[in-house]
Amino acid sequence: MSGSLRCSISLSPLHSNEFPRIPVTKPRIHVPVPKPMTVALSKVVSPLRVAAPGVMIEAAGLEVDRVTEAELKENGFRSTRKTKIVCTIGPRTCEFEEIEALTVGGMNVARVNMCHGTREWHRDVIRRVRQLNEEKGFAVAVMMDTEGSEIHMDDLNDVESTKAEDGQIWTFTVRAFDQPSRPERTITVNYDGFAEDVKVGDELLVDGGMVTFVVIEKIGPDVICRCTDPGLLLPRANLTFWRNGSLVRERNAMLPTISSKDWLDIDFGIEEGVDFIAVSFVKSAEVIKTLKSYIIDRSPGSQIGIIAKIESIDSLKNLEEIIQVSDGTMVARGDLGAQIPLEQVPLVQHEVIQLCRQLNKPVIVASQLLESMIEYPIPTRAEVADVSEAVGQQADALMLSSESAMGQYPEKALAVLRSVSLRIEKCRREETHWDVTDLRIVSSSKLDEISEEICNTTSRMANKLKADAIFVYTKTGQTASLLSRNRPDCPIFAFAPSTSIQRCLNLKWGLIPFRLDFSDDMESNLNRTFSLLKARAMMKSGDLIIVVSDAMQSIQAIKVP
Ligand SMILES: Nc1ncnc2c1ncn2[C@@H]1O[C@H](COP(=O)(O)OP(=O)(O)OP(=O)(O)O)[C@@H](O)[C@H]1O
Ligand SMILES: CC(=O)C(=O)O
Ligand SMILES: [K+]
Ligand SMILES: [Mg+2]
Repeated sequence: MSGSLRCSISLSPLHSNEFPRIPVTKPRIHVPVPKPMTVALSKVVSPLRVAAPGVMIEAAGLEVDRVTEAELKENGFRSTRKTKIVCTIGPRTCEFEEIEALTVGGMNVARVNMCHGTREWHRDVIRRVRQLNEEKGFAVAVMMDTEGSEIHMDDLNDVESTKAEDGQIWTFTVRAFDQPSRPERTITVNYDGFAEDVKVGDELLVDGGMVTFVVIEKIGPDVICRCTDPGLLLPRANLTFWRNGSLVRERNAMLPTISSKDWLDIDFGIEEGVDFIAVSFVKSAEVIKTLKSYIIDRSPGSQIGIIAKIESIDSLKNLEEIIQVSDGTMVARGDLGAQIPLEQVPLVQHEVIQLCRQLNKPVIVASQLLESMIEYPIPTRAEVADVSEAVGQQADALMLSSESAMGQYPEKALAVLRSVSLRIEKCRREETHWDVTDLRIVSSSKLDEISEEICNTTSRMANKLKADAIFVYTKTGQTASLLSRNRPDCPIFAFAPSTSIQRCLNLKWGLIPFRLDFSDDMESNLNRTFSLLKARAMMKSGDLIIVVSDAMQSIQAIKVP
């Protein structure tokens, strides 16, 4: 699907400010507008400007993310950004103003990683995101990422890092030490069975090969190793063992995907009302099913979406089944690259993206997209090429990890994702090679199959007629998702009755989610929507809209009166 990208090259800015920024009439709450950020690739894309202090026109019953609204007006309908952005929140970005700056910069989903920090820290972050949403009219979704049961080093007693030199002898052990008594060159490992799993001669890779050791002796719980590739050992670095070129899967293969600590974190996530739970090191579909029924049990009617992280070698055997039962997938290239040969990672990425599209599930491409921007204000050319590839493959979302969690340039990294997305999406629109006949049918009933066909036809029509937008009135989000799956040229305005569905739709390609109470009377829904959007300068007379809904098996093409 990625194909080759042929497009006309223009050296002028991608979008101009031809769309007027109309100030909102009566602000409900007055809040200071953050300064527009400076953008790393400023030669290519101008910074996003949020027009006015945040107001959701909630009184009129229509809410849209203020930043998305600004992007729509600035980029113009057809060329508004389709690829969504997930940012990991860490020490560098956890304050209110920092989260706000990321939101204004285009963050659609905020991710908290339960591997790091305390629950209190995460609670504060989640509540800040929620507060910003409420006070400033954003609709940022929250994703909680579980720790999972991987084998990793301890936290080095708060030392930032420690250097392993070539030829040095280090001991990896499950013994616990108090800081003063910890012997030199000794690392504690979190998994009790690891000494039994390894054999003399095995290679021990830290963080997928940032540092490498070879096992030279085993003495009780201590595994004695010689460093063969020197480097920095970082706190909680992940450990994998290799024998004859393959990952060692002994007892550690039986480690539970969801540990006891993860279950408590999940309870915490449910309590805090997160929108997504991303499950680390998923191996099979079973664990996703178990988690789903656990959530339904604890929180009936919950809308929490379960994202399966593809980062374990075991998940690859069960890919289709896992994707089928999940609400979305993440290609977690960091750990994946420590479990399979690196040259296979791009192939897995491609396969997962294709499968997700076929099965109508959103997919996030994660890790090391702009790794050099942890330290530098501009990315490498290779990183820009990697991001372009993911956008060209039409992944639903891109994710920043360390770049936003602890890097020096989180907002610039975000701006790069935005500008590259816009540029590559423009290329794809110019390609006009679109064909839905490749999509397999995902519906299980005849009625759903009709909806699916309607969505395919709607997208084809919208492209042929060069429509300005597709409107979808959806109670569950399903019809909106089926439209997004077609990756049409114009944006899809998805009107949903609840803010939780609105936030969940934020992860899907090309969807502009609105919260709107609507009735079964389509004519009155449309008239109301048109006048609300026109009042908001988001639409003008003569715009061509293609309309569908969950409830009606029909398609309407309408010129806005
Ligand atoms: N809440 C946090 N507190 C402290 N540091 C954090 C936090 N979240 C992220 N970080 C830092 O940012 C880095 C990158 O974050 P990221 O979420 O990618 O973690 P990771 O350790 O690579 O694990 P994962 O495989 O789950 O992504 C982490 O290694 C950590 O140093
Ligand atoms: C995101 C993540 O968990 C990884 O890349 O390993
Ligand atoms: K994690
Ligand atoms: Mg991982």
